[in-house]
Amino acid sequence: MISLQRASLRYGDILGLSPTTFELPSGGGITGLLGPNGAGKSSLIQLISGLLPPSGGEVRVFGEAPFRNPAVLARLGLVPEGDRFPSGFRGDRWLRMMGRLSGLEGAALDGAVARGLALTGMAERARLPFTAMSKGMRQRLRLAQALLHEPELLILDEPFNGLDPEARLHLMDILRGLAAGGTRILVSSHILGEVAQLTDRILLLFRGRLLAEGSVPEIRELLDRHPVELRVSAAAAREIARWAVEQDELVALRMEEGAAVLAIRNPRTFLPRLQDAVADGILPLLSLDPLDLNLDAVFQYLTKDHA
Ligand SMILES: Nc1ncnc2c1ncn2[C@@H]1O[C@H](COP(=O)(O)OP(=O)(O)OP(=O)(O)O)[C@@H](O)[C@H]1O
Repeated sequence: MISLQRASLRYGDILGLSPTTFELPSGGGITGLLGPNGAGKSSLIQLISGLLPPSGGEVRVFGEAPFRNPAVLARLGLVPEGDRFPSGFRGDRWLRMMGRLSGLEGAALDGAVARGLALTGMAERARLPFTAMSKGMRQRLRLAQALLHEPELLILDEPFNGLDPEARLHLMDILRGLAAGGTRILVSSHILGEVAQLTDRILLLFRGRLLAEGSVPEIRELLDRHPVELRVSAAAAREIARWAVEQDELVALRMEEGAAVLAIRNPRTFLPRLQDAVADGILPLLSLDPLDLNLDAVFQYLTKDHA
């Protein structure tokens, strides 16, 4: 369905995406595009959704070059990054206007708007003006708009940014439903946990390069090799240190005022054991703060690995 052959994107002197090659098959399913800020996710999305032509190489969507290609764009829905709406509009009227702009009218427009609102759970609330909607509701309305022409491929750029947990879960449910119904979905995020809840496949981008492509467990394994720092504060920090040095995952340890800072690998095996030790009263834990669970640090590590 999507095929890139050494496709790259430049903004003048700035390289948004280095030559990148991958294929995404047809049929329903969700693929996550994971990477920190500036990794090239939006650049890749702009190439696939035909907003920009590649600076080099080739992009094919449904077998054709997507840039300004109505035949491709008619089969593709895009929810771009951001939360911008024309002020003063009611949700349903905006949706109808967008439908008209994409060539729908009459009964086809009515049907498409009703279907889009039903799929996104917005039928009851679409009459509200944007200013009276929560961010999650606005995001679902943007999704309803992208679904008006029943696209086979749906692309969402950082759709969960700024959503509260409930709105995020709701949006995830909608996307899962669409994928199960046969839509191919490409969704970008800078948060691994978010992508992992949603997708079967991940494309990992960093600094404009496709670093890895794999299943969620494969990508997790890559990320697990990166040591994560935790600051553990306790009534008696020395007890934490004494316990920590016996754990296989410990890579480094330093003491701070009232706290031990542990660098550990494989947090998914380490953290449950730490939790048990606290629950059993072995460790007098006061707080636990991840210091560098942000993807940036992990990606720095991965790039070193791949250099
Ligand atoms: N219009 C533009 N003009 C110049 N440079 C750009 C432009 N858009 C993106 N870039 C640069 O291209 C690189 C990739 O950016 P891109 O927006 O694709 O990344 P991203 O992973 O989507 O990050 P973010 O989530 O921050 O948007 C970055 O170095 C960015 O500064």
